[in-house]
Amino acid sequence: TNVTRPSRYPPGPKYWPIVGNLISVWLKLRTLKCHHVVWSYWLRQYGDIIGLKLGNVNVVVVSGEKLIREVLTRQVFDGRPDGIFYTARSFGKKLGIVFSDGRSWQTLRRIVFKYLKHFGYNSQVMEKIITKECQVLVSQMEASAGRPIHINDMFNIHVINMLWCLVAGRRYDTDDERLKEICDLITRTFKTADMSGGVLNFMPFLRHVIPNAIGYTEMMRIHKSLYNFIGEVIELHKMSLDPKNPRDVIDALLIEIVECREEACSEQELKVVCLDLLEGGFETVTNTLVFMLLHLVLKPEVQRRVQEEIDRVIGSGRPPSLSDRTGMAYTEAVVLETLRISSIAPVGIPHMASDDAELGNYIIPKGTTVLLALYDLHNEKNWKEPRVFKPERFLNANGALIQNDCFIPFGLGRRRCMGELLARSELFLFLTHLMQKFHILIPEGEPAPSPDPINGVSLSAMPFKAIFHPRK
Ligand code: HEM
Repeated sequence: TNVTRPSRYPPGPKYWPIVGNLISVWLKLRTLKCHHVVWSYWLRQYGDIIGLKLGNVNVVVVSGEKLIREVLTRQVFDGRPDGIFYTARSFGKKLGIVFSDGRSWQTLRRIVFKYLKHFGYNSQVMEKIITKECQVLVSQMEASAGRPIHINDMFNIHVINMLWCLVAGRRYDTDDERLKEICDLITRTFKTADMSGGVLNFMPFLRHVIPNAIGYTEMMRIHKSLYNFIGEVIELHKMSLDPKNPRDVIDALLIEIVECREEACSEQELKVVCLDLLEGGFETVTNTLVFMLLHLVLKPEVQRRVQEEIDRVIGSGRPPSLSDRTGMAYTEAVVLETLRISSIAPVGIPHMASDDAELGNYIIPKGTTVLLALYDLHNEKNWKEPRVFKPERFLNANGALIQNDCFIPFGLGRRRCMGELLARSELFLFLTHLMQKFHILIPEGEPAPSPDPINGVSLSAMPFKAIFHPRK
């Protein structure tokens, strides 16, 4: 006997006591591979909002531009879910920025953003930091020119460095073993579940019964290592802290804590903020960069057009800079098209209804997890040939960039991504630095890489290799 759906809860597949829809999700995943594809399948079947029960948690998936914008702009949906998948990484509590909510989230988000800006976020300091990493990467690629390179981890340390310079005031060498391990650990946590949190989240008692099988043991072990690393960095900061001269975001937050503003930030909270920024700023950007290279090797004519623009606007005598963006609409369009077609945050980050709320014709009960079908929005009928990589779709007849209302890769509203400007600057500068110097090719005898994603908290590309061939 399945459980009756309360009236006005959004429609969806029928659910069973205790497990809810978990078994149907699992069965569908066997053929559809990724959670966002399962949600899209049911959205086609049941309408623009689907209502699920995963374990005993209400989860709704919202699709379409209008409803997604509505969720992102109404305060009642600003919450984050309470599930153990989200709190296990932050000492069992709602701490930090990404998975916390309410007043403490608001205050902390404001403070952290203030200090990120103070230490260079979205300024020339940030541009210098990114440019340095691009140049190091280009010389590495020059050294291994002509040989096949594993693309999937080639950006790792550079991307961490760009963030860590602002947060912790330092960069690491590209062969730093400790940092390589940190990158691998973050990549692994992102593959242990999807954004809805998986079985651990919906049947939390299982962590006492089969902790290995549901990934709980691995997740806790990885977070312990990540917190060891972050803890060491914070200790080093404490030892050399000068309260009058903070050097970076960690220094500034340490001073904030000492100045008895305990309610705004505790040391545990500082650790979670560091983890939020590391995880949020690393996996998203590297996955997008890898997908960007994948589409470039599949489409040599796109490389040629980016190179033409570089030769015209920048030439070969100086490194690209962010101010070149105004004259390089096609190159910008390549970045946007990558964010669209690969949508590495396929359902955004889950929101939660902090009260009963009406949405469309339905009631979303208090405590419901709300997922946004962003991948679907970026790849459905509003786009012509959505599965074809076509940067021109972001350009008008005069070759200028155009806005598309169905394109929200960083979210919007009070929860919008805090790293959008950093991410977009990184994507533009890596693309232009690489295309200024190289043609990127599929190695002879290797198959063309598949653009199909690997499932996870954020989507990633399957492993592939490419050759960097210096331009004459
Ligand atoms: C291609 C790169 C990126 C993409 C596609 C992306 C996308 C997103 C999305 C969709 C959200 C959720 C918005 C919502 O809850 O509705 C988000 C939140 C967030 N992002 Fe990003 N992001 C990227 C890079 C970054 C970077 C580089 C940072 C580093 C500073 C960052 C930090 C954050 C934080 C802290 C939040 C949580 C904000 C909050 O909950 O208040 N992201 N991002």
